[in-house]
Amino acid sequence: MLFHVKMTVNIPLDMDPARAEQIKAEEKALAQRLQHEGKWRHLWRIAGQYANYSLFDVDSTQELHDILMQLPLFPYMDIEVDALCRHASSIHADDR
Ligand SMILES: O=C(O)CC1=CCC(=O)O1
Repeated sequence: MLFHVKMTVNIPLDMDPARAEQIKAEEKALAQRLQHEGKWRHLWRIAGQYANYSLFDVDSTQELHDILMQLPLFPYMDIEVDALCRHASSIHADDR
């Protein structure tokens, strides 16, 4: 199952900078692990925003929920999710 996810990061301005860097490093490590595993298929910065567009390829809505909830930045992000399905005009046979 494919999901398009927008994550907008809102780290509190008064957070200790070292703590913020630690959380971002943990987020990066998990994001890269999930990309290697094929769960986090695409990760794009939205130009001019502290936000990203991501594409997740997971087995269930529950799995997506569990992944998003475990992100170190989860408490500091607004997250929008759109479920995707195959478009009849797509030429990409591997879309699912
Ligand atoms: O910087 C972001 O957009 C939030 C984020 C998601 C994965 C990551 O490494 O940072």
